Amino acid sequence: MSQKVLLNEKEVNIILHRLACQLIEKHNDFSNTVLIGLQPRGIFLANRIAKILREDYKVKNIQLGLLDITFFRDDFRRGEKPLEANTTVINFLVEDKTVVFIDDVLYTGRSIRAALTAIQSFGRPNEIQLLTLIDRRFSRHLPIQPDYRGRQVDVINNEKVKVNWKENDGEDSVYLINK
Ligand SMILES: O=P(O)(O)OC[C@H]1O[C@H](OP(=O)(O)OP(=O)(O)O)[C@H](O)[C@@H]1O
Ligand SMILES: O=c1cc[nH]c(=O)[nH]1
Repeated sequence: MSQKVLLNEKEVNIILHRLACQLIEKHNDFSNTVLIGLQPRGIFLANRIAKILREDYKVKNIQLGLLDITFFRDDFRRGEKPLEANTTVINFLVEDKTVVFIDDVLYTGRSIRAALTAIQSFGRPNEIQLLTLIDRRFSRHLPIQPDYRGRQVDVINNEKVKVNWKENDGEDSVYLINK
């Protein structure tokens, strides 16, 4: 196995601030917008973006939820092991709101497709947008694209992008792993 650094801590930090600023440009004071981090790994990115918005840009109305998509995936019956769901926490209404899904990597688009189904149980948003740190180019199985992207990368099929977060993995970084 070999691995190559795609983004280091400083680069991740710059991108997170840019993404936060792009959100502010589009969503003003966030009175009509909610953020939803996708379980399991999108929640680290979602927490970071929310923290930057609150602490660095003094946005007061940030509503952040966590959405589990385990049983909404199109492959959920195909695994050999019993599935373990993660927590969903959405303590606000999504009805008529602009929902911004946040995930670390966009690859085939199947996780986002599952999230689009899962969120329906909570109401009917006015609009749903997608923010992703890494957009794997040319690898979509579904017509799903990000509205906000940190970095677009070309990755061949036997390679994987791994996003690390200080609070979970010991460092902020993005690696390209060749298995
Ligand atoms: O666009 P997709 O093809 O759905 O891939 C993107 C998803 O993959 C990763 O999750 P995870 O590692 O749980 O999924 P994986 O096992 O499919 O890599 C990542 O956190 C995204 O949620
Ligand atoms: O490269 C990839 C593809 C899907 N999910 C990841 O986390 N990385």
